[in-house]
Amino acid sequence: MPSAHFERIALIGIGLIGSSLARVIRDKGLARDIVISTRSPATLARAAELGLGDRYCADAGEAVEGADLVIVSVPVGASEAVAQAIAPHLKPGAILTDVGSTKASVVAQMAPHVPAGVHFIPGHPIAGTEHSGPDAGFASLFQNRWCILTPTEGTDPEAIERLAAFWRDCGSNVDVMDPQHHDLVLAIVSHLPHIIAYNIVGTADDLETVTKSEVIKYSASGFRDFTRLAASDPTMWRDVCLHNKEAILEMLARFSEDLAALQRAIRWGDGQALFDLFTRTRGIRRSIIEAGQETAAPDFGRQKV
Ligand SMILES: NC(=O)C1=CN([C@@H]2O[C@H](COP(=O)(O)OP(=O)(O)OC[C@H]3O[C@@H](n4cnc5c(N)ncnc54)[C@H](O)[C@@H]3O)[C@@H](O)[C@H]2O)C=CC1
Ligand SMILES: O=C(O)C(=O)Cc1ccc(O)cc1
Repeated sequence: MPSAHFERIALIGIGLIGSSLARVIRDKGLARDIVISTRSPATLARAAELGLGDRYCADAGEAVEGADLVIVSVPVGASEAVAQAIAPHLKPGAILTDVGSTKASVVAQMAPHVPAGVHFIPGHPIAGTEHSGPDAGFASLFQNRWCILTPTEGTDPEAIERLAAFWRDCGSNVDVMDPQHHDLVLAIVSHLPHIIAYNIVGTADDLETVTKSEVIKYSASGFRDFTRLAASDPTMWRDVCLHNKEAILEMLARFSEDLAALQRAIRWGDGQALFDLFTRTRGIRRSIIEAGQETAAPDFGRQKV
């Protein structure tokens, strides 16, 4: 018996993350009843075809009625619209959470709509792939990954523990931190890498002297890793950039300064500076592997295709 069993879980949004949740909830018996709602009728129909839930509702308000746990898995820019739609229908005592990649903005968008008596505990599983949609999900996505919860002050500790137990049942380790700190940390470890990837692939695509077919033909594995990240969902990443603006700009400013120093070392032939930096960064990679956060290939839970 899992430690966190819910009578009814409502999933709002059934893309990569929502459908991975549906699969792991079913596999591990974390709920008696899974109710699914999403904005697009075609996606809802596909979720039904895949048999991801027990009930499917076009109306998000109807979907959350009677649910003990509601998990919102939509692009972060849609958080307020979803909160508005579901708020009047939430059951007193229910836990409301989300999986968005940014947290301060989600709190600002959703918290004002949450009725008293509902436990609002924002969350973020640090697990994903470049794929999206209900077909992309898989039950082991959250296995051995971290999930960060960012409850606001005064949240019932029992509700936090119940949600933490749910994520542990999904295979994750759980950390708790405040939303602002989450946004700063994720800006450097997740948001910047994606922005850099979008940028380098865009730069390669714009070159006049190197043809597109040469970029494809001769792409080394480093460039290929960037193209994987740069293939991530445009709506999701547009929203991340717009909703973690300050932290991303802060990290981009630091990144640009360090890039200028690197450029200078190359221009002036400062081999020692280059060697020292490359030695230091190799150590980071080794620490990640030692901490068991990475397998031999940099696949970040990549879906087997
Ligand atoms: N893709 C990834 O690797 C990860 C994504 N996240 C976060 O999870 C959330 C969901 O991302 P994915 O599942 O990857 O996206 P996805 O694009 O695969 O799925 C998004 C779902 O939200 C639905 N949706 C969009 N707008 C909506 C609205 N206004 N009302 C109701 N449903 C709406 C779509 O129909 C779709 O079912 C995002 O906030 C993202 O930042 C978190 C961790 C990893
Ligand atoms: O696919 C990858 O490499 C990722 O980095 C997945 C990812 C994307 C967004 C998140 O908020 C968390 C994880």
